[in-house]
Amino acid sequence: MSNSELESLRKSLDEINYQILELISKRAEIVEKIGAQKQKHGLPRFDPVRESTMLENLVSRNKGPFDDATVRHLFKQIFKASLEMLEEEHKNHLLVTRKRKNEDTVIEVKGVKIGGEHKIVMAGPCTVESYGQLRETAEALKTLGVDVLRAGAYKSRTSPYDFQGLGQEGLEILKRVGDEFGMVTMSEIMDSSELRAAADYIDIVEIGAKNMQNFSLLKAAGDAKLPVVLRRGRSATLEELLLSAEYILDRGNSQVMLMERGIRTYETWTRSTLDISAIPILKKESHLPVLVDVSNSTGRRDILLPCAKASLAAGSHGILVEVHPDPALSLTDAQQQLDVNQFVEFFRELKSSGFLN
Ligand SMILES: O=C(O)C(=O)C[C@]1(C(=O)O)C=C[C@@H](O)C=C1
Repeated sequence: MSNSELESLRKSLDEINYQILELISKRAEIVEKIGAQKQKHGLPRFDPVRESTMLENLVSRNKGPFDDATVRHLFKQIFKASLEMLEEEHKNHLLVTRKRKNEDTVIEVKGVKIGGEHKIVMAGPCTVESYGQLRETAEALKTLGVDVLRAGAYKSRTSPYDFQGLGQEGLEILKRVGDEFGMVTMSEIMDSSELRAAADYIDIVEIGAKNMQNFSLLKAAGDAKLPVVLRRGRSATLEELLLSAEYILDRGNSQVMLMERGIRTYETWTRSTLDISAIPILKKESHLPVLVDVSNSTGRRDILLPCAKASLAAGSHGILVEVHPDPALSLTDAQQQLDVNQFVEFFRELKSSGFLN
């Protein structure tokens, strides 16, 4: 074949390539319109029956030289790319995403700012045990400049025979102590029916890891319009965490903070595995503040400091640390809580080494 013949055949191929490109782009535009209709009517984006019908119709018209399997494969790739385009477009429309809102969400609670350039420390005993216990802890925290007092009233314990928390009485103690020291209060609520009442006692509602996909609770948190800390489930992917947050935003409550609290792996020397990579990924994908519970993820007080430093260095907007006046006497999670002196040292080290502003 002469050079000019080859050139001319290639020219024809180029022309056909451009036509194919134009056609698949036109096709993609129609797929986008179908996607919008599906979204409007709540239909699934993936439709295997429709795909299979199209493939059968195509094969029945196939005159070669490609065999049927190849025709199927080529068109399946087009369907796959179309579906991926629809999924990507859907993701970009989620309220939690940076694509939807580029600037960091900063949540202000009683003058305390969380998110953006601010670095927050949330601290307190794992569980409210008594007024005296909480007051003693809060006084030490406030003296250091910690603004958020966090303590559990309703405890989501794995065993029904473990201490379940003081419930309503615990919330009342938390409010009393919070008011006394002018601190922002935070506690976990497990039941959607308790959410509204909780607003009278706490400033920030925590939704626990075990409840991350309790969709009625998420919807109630959206309706309650209170600031929410949503903890990542122990076996939840980051996408699942963001979709759970979307439930709250979708109900008109954009005051949502995401909390990494460790994930379940094969490791036994820590309580959970602190997923440091979650921090930059969540910050990249979402505008919501990202916090890290260093106590519950590690379950060990001896490694809290390096884990807190790593979390803040990775871009976390803050950390949650458990502090108890006498951890050995604590009714829950004794091995991970710091005593007050240990916390003072921990906090000062984070400040002096520039991890906190
Ligand atoms: O026809 C549809 O329902 C579409 O969404 C379009 C389309 C396609 O590319 O043809 C895309 C994804 C579905 O799995 C099936 C088909």
